[in-house]
Amino acid sequence: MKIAIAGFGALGARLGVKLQAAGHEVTGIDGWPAHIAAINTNGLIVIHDNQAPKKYFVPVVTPQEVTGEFDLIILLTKTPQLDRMLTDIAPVVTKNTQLLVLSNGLGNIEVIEKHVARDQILAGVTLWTSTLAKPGEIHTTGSGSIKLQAIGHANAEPVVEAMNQAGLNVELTDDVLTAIWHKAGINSVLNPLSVLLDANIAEFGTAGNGMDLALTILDEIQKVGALQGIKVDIAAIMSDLTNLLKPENAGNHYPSMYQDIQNGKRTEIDFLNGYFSKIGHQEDVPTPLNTMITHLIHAKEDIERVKIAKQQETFEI
Ligand SMILES: NC(=O)C1=CN([C@@H]2O[C@H](COP(=O)(O)OP(=O)(O)OC[C@H]3O[C@@H](n4cnc5c(N)ncnc54)[C@H](OP(=O)(O)O)[C@@H]3O)[C@@H](O)[C@H]2O)C=CC1
Ligand SMILES: CC(C)(CO)C(=O)C(=O)O
Repeated sequence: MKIAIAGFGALGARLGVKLQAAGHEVTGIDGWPAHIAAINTNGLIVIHDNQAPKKYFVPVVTPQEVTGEFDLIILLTKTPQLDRMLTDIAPVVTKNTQLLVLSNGLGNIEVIEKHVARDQILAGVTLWTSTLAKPGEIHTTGSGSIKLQAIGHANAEPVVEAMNQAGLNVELTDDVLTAIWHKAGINSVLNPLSVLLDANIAEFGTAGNGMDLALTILDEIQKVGALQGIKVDIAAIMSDLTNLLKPENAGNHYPSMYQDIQNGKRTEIDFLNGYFSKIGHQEDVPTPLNTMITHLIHAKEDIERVKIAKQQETFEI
C-alpha cells in the first residue's frame, strides 16, 4: 500500500518505520527542517528500550514538496495542527485517498470533514507510544494497539490488514466515538498529571493517591459524556490505565504532553480536560478538577516557554 504519514514526529515515525518494514511504500510529511534533514541525510535513528540504535531510511518531505497519490494518509499531527496540515497537503489528497486520524483529543473528525468527504475518513485511537529525542531520533518502549472505524461507508478492512502486516495490533470497532472518549479519558489523567507530577507513566502509578485523582477526573468526564449521549466506562478506563503502567506496555513512556512542555510547545489540553471543562460550564455540570488541571497546564506552558526563550537569549549572547 502507498502510505503517507502526515506529521512524521514521535509517533508518526514509529508507525512509519514499522509499515515500511512490512513492505509498504511509506513517505513522511513533516515541517521541521532539522528533523527532515537529519532523516534524509543519516536515516531515522530508533532506540527501542535502550537497546542499540537502528537506522531506517524513510523519505520525508514538507507538505509543500509532497507529490504523487496515496492509498492512505495517516494523520499524526498534534490536534491543534491538524487543520493546517490538511490544508497544506490538499493537492495530494484525491477522491481515492483514505485519511486515518490517530491523534489524541476530541474534535478531529469534525476538522477533517471540512476537507474531505465522510466516506474517505477513518478515525481511530492508539496506545502505541514514542518520544522524539532530537531531530532524526526517536526513543520507543513497549508495545501498543490501534482501534479504528470508517466514519462513512468506506471499507476499512484493507487498511486494517495492511497495518496488521506491520504488527500494529489493529482491530475494527463499531463505535469509534466511544473509543475516542475512552482514550481522551486516559489522556486526561496521564498526560497532565505526568507534567504536573514530573513523572513517567510507571512513576505516576507509584503515587499513593494517583488512582483517586484519576477517578475524580473520570467521574467528571463521565457526567459530561452522559449529557452528550456517550457512555464513559470508568472501570474499563481504570483497567487500561493499570495496564499502561507496566513497562512492557507504556510504563517507561513520558506522555506526549510532557514532551510538548519540555519542548516549549502549546499542548493538547484544550482538546482533553479543557474540552470537558468547557462543556461542563456550558451545561452546568461541575468539572472543578478538569478546570483546575486545564488552568495549571496553561500556566506551565507559559512558564516553560518563557524559560526556554530566556535560555535561547543567553545562548545567543
Ligand atoms: N507520542 C506518543 O507517544 C503518542 C502520541 N499520541 C498522539 O499522536 C499525535 C502526534 O503526537 P506526537 O507524534 O507525539 O507529536 P510530534 O509533535 O512529535 O509530531 C507531530 C509532527 O507533525 C509536524 N507537523 C504538525 N503540523 C504540521 C504542518 N502543518 N506542516 C508540517 N509539519 C507539521 C510537527 O512539526 P513541528 O514540530 O514543526 O510542528 C511534528 O514533527 C498527538 O495527537 C498525540 O497526542 C498518541 C499516543 C501516543
Ligand atoms: C501513551 C499515552 C496514552 C500516554 O498518556 C498517550 O496517548 C500519549 O503519550 O499522549
